[in-house]
Amino acid sequence: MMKSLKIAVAGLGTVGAGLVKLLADNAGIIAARSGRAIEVAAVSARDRSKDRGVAIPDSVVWYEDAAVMAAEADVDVVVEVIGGSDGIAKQVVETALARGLSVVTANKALLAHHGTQLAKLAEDKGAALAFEAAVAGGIPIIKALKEGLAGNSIAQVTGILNGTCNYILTTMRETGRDFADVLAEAQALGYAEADPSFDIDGVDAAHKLCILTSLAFATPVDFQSMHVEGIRHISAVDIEFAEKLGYRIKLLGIARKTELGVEQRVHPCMVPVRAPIARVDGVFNAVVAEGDFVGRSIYEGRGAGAGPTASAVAADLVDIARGCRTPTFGVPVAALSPLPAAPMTARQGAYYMRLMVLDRPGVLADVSAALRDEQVSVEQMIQPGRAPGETVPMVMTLHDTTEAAMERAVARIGTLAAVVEPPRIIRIENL
Ligand SMILES: NC(=O)c1ccc[n+]([C@@H]2O[C@H](COP(=O)([O-])OP(=O)(O)OC[C@H]3O[C@@H](n4cnc5c(N)ncnc54)[C@H](O)[C@@H]3O)[C@@H](O)[C@H]2O)c1
Ligand SMILES: N[C@@H](CCO)C(=O)O
Ligand code: NA
Repeated sequence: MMKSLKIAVAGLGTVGAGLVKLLADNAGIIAARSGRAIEVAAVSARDRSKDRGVAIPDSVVWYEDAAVMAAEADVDVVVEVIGGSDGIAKQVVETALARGLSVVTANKALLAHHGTQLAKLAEDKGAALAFEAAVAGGIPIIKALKEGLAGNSIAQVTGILNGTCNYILTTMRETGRDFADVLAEAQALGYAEADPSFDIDGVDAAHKLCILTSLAFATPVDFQSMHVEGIRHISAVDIEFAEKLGYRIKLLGIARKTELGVEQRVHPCMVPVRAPIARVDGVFNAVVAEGDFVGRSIYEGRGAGAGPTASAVAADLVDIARGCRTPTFGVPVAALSPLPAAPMTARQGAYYMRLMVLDRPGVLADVSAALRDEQVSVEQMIQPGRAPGETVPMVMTLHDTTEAAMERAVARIGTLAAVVEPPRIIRIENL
């Protein structure tokens, strides 16, 4: 057998400790598949005495400073599982690549912000930069886009890319519990990011979508152009109406090529209950990719947690151990070509709108007039109950229109005296 592949692990949190456990538990099969053993030779974490539930052999060299480890450790690969788009994580990755060491990272924030520049550095140094764990955790979606679908022109990639949000939305629907209560539970289960606003405000999903866009369309990562909304405003009332109308609410990331350029958007969506993605529940992630020859293909699995993430990191390590190399974003960096960002106002599709209105004559007529003036056509309307003079919900679904027309109509509706809360809009995606 060839000499072992020596790795240094920067960060021993959920992912790092999970990786150390996986490499120990599955050492035999991994060595057989790689043609060589994968050996943890160095680690760096902040607290050496902490019990992480995994044994670190005495032969492993400990570094107080992960950057020093990246600069000095006698290894072939540095695994960066600290996190953060800048600071120490970036320093570790740059230092390792500059030495010509390959890097495996789970860090989507780093890649969304600096992916192209890091890919260039890796390419110049002949090193691999691999990140299967960074997008949809254990689902091998990076490999699917780079290798399995390599013969296709990709038209669209859509995904449930944040397990925390999917868990929250699923649990809210199943139990009727509050958003905050369910979020606390997701954090306790280890799904949430260190900063939970990254999960619930859609930023984590956007980081992941940005990477998928680059792979799907051979463009440089472009995080700044993304439209990003989270799930803070989704209420139990909307979840209930969605059910009544035959939809489920999901936080989706959508990357699509249009005549105007590339759409990259993350926001809550209503998807028909019969769509496969509507039934991906709890902490599970899913990605739907549409290629011109393959058609639609769907990938589902666990997007977070120690086991699934370690599984993805290990797959990248096996590739490196085997000597398999693919360009970081599917094509050499020089072949990544920017495409214009399609403006969000050009989005075409159907909409759900919930208003809280005073129950009095003429309100529906005023709302309808605002929609009519923007050529927005009503598909369904629900106004449950009757409470003269009191506040009641008025819910509509609207036929395909543009985001721009919808924005204008909603702005006018929001100014009506009988509309007592800002209108709530959820885009309907017919997947
Ligand atoms: N947890 C998941 O399910 C999951 C899934 C996919 C991707 N990721 C990504 O993986 C990365 C790690 O996530 P995690 O959940 O394991 O985080 P974590 O907070 O559990 O672990 C991070 C580790 O890095 C260590 N660390 C921080 N600063 C350090 C420094 N200066 N030097 C050395 N170590 C340092 C911390 O002590 C901790 O052990 C992040 O980029 C995250 O986005 C996590
Ligand atoms: N916080 C992320 C972890 C995986 O990247 C999630 O909930 O999906
Ligand atoms: Na993955």
